[in-house]
Amino acid sequence: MIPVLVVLNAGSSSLKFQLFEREGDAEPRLTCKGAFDGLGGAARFIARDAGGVTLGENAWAPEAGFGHEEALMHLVSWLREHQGGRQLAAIGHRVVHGGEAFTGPVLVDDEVIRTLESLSPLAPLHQPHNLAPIRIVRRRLPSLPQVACFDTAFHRTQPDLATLFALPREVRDRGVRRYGFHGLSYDYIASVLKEYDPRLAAGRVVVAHLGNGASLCALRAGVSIATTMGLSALDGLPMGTRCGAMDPGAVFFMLREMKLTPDAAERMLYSHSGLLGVSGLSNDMRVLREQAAENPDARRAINLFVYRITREVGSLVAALGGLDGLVFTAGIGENDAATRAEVSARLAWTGMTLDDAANKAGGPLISSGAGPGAWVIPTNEELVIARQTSSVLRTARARLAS
Ligand SMILES: Nc1ncnc2c1ncn2[C@@H]1O[C@H](COP(=O)(O)OP(=O)(O)O)[C@@H](O)[C@H]1O
Ligand SMILES: CC(=O)OP(=O)(O)O
Ligand SMILES: [Mg+2]
Repeated sequence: MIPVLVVLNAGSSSLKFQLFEREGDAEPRLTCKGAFDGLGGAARFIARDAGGVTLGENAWAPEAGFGHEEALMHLVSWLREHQGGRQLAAIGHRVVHGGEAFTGPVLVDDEVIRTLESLSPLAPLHQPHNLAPIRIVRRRLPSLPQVACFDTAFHRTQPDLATLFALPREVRDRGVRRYGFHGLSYDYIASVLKEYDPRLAAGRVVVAHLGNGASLCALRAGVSIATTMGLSALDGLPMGTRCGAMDPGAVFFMLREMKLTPDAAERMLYSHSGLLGVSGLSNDMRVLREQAAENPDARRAINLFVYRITREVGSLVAALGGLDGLVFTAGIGENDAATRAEVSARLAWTGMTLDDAANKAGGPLISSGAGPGAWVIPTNEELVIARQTSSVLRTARARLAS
């Protein structure tokens, strides 16, 4: 029987999955991907093979009460039915916050779950949803190995100064420091740089992960030395619905003068700010681009996004002591040529020259000339989770055998 790994990326109303075959030490091979969405309401399921051919589809009426637990059990029985000759070896999960306890992927047990639950307040948009399927599998299929793979872990290589807030020791001792996120994405990009240009793999690179969540990472020889997100996934760039870096004094103003409760202020900063908050229209860059010519608020939201990206790139270039390449990735970075062009124009001072035709065509190399290269590289967080899950299983098995 061929062992397969299931990779899960759980959101509030969706559960994305990918299946990888794993043979020995070889790179895990994608065989199937799909998603449940509308969980808790009008839920849908779709699974496709690696070539995009539909393998299965289902829909449930809202009255069916089809939620995360039903979705997971549906997936397991669907796998048993449709993936004959394969054996479910483990589930690898994306978990955004590993805190100080976890600097690499870990085999889940009850103690691990408890520690990860204690980090939920630091990533309220993500962590509770990431943990829900872990708990369900632990209860319903206790012998199935589960591996938690963290967004924070890739940034463990940051020097002490890059992680430090200028706060008194009693706060720092509670783990209040900069961690950084999107590490599964940066890990993937770092792992493929050499295939694009060996000088990038050895050099000073800023990676711009611009999705609904957005951050930048400074890579020196493929290792994270600084990043724009901090303790939580609110810091750094403005995002789809999150505010990004701002004066902490503004939070006190909202609490005292505007009489917002802490929960209401948190909701405002996580869910009603960023592109959505500034445009008053949408968190989706596609919608903003469509409206930008007529709607000055949509234009302003895009302008702020681009301006903040270029300011933060400048900060990371200072941390790196120079720039050899800039990589765009994730939903906006991979698909929005206009954002790439606007960011590159503001970075002309680095010597980077955009190649308009290559940019419109989607790259991978979108610059010309002798300055730093600009690149578009599609990310693959799921493959990194499959690699890490595979490696944790191998280590666990070797330990058992010795
Ligand atoms: N063709 C496109 N043009 C411009 N922006 C796009 C396009 N496709 C997706 N996006 C942007 O990418 C975002 C989703 O990015 P993604 O990396 O999938 O985010 P997440 O994983 O955080 O949900 C969308 O909200 C939208 O702003
Ligand atoms: C950590 C984070 O912001 O993740 P996402 O971009 O998936 O929201
Ligand atoms: Mg994402």
